[in-house]
Amino acid sequence: EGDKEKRQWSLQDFEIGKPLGKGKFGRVYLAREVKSKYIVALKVIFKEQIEKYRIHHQLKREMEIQTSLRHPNILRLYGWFHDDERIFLILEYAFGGELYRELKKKGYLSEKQAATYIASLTNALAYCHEKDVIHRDIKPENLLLDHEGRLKIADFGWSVQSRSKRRTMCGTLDYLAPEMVENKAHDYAVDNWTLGILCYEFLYGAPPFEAESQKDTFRRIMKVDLTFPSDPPVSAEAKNLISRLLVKDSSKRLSLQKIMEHPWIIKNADPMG
Ligand SMILES: COc1ccc(C(=O)Nc2ccccc2)cc1NC(=O)CCSc1ncnc(N)c1Br
Repeated sequence: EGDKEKRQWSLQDFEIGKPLGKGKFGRVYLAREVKSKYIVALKVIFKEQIEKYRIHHQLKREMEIQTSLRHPNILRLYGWFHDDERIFLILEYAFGGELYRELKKKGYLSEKQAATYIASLTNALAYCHEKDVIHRDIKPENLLLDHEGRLKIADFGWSVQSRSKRRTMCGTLDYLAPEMVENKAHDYAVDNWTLGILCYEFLYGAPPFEAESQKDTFRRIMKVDLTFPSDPPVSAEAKNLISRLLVKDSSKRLSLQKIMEHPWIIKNADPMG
């Protein structure tokens, strides 16, 4: 395992399999390292894309961050290599695929499953924050499952080292905290807000501030217009946790430590993640 990251890799070392999906800036393929028959996910990023968006330094920084992250709920980046026009990321392959599909298939998750995912995410985020990394893009499509159904945070397309003032508005607003929607300086507490969004979505099958238009979603986020449908029935403890994360004042959101000690998590989360 150790030497695996150090050696120089090239495309010849891999047999390329089926496409796994389109991530940011590139496609991802199932691949097998020829000698060891080790299965990985190979992400192909086109250099002209990196140059065009001038995020060469960001990708470099990102790769340094990534290779230093070691946590059971964070997808591994084993290494990378490049040829003239492409950069290849050698990623851990999550055999369970995207958590999003499981959520869509089931509609919504049991309180035990939801609490287990939230506990895994909280653990992974506490680890990232220790390393001064804010993920900032935790949404269901960036969450993968391993062969045992364990959660893996994947796409770190926009993780940054410590604070950052700017974020490019891409994709849905549903997961953005008020301070991000207002494009204010923000800090780690954005992840706590996102945990509240995800907990709600795991239990009800849709994010809490969903609306017809982005403008209405924006308004609902800024108002923290949080309502709990009567169906599916959800425990008072779960609603309590969500209500203590979806708080506009980021300094008043439940800390990661307090989430781990919350009665709903203690009662429902599977300690084996
Ligand atoms: C640690 O995982 C990453 C780390 C970094 C980046 C990345 O692109 N960074 C980046 C790209 C451009 C500019 C700046 C940053 C992306 C990922 N991960 C991914 O893209 C997930 C690929 S999908 C997949 N992966 C494994 N098993 C599956 N079953 C699937 Br489906």
